[in-house]
Amino acid sequence: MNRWAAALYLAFRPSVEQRAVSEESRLGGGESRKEALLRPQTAASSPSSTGAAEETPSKTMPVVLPRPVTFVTGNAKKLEEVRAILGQSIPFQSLKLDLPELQGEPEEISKEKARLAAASVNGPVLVEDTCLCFNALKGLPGPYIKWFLEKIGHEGLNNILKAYEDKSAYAMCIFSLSLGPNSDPVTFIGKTPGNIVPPRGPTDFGWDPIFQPDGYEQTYAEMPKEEKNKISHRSRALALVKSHFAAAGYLFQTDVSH
Ligand SMILES: O=P(O)(O)OP(=O)(O)OP(=O)(O)OC[C@H]1O[C@@H](n2cnc3c(O)ncnc32)[C@H](O)[C@@H]1O
Ligand SMILES: [Mg+2]
Repeated sequence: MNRWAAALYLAFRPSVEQRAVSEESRLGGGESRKEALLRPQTAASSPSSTGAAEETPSKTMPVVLPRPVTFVTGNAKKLEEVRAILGQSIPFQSLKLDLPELQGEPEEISKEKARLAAASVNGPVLVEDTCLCFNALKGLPGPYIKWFLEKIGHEGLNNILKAYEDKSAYAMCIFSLSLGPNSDPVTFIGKTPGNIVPPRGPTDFGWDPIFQPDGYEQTYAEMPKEEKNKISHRSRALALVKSHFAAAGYLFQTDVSH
């Protein structure tokens, strides 16, 4: 007996062939059936450190997800930017949750966040971890920027670099997508190079006032939001996320039995 009604919708780009939903692609009601459907397809699932932009659309049965992806973050400003950048391109819901973060390499931190989020949500999730990397410090503070910012602020971050001539840095965003609790996360990395400068502009979002992207006279904070969102580390990573979704052609199933 089907618990789920056949309220499937194809959410993504028109170039992914819209297929009628066959009996096999419907959730059968049992947990094992559900898990089988959450298994990623070959084309959509090969974990990648640089995103999945080059993946070809799958020719096999699309992966059916039980509901739209949940973007999990404790940071309202991140959510605001993700909303502005994604628009209607990927249907997602959000959940405010400050996940514990592993120590280690940025990609592993992001993947582990996705594993924790998927277990907590019990469904498909998207998370991201943001780093600010000083080249003179071989990439530090990197994923630990949040704590550096909290403790020593914009001035302290500038002071660290007084010891070095090289003020260059890059902002990096690593999104991780997990299709469910038993699915290995796939990562998508976006970077924007720039320099660390004395703070200029509004102070409503993190280290924006001290990061001046290459080729610009303004800091991230001084730029109009739309301008930042065109060139930011976040928008570059999300471009890869969008390509991945377009290539994978995920189907979402909504439960209308409640
Ligand atoms: O719940 P999550 O998504 O982890 O949100 P968070 O605020 O803890 O974020 P991170 O762990 O990724 O830590 C990154 C730090 O960099 C800040 N940050 C993230 N993106 C930024 C951006 O685009 N511009 C300026 N600061 C940013 C953010 O406020 C944090 O202090
Ligand atoms: Mg965090």
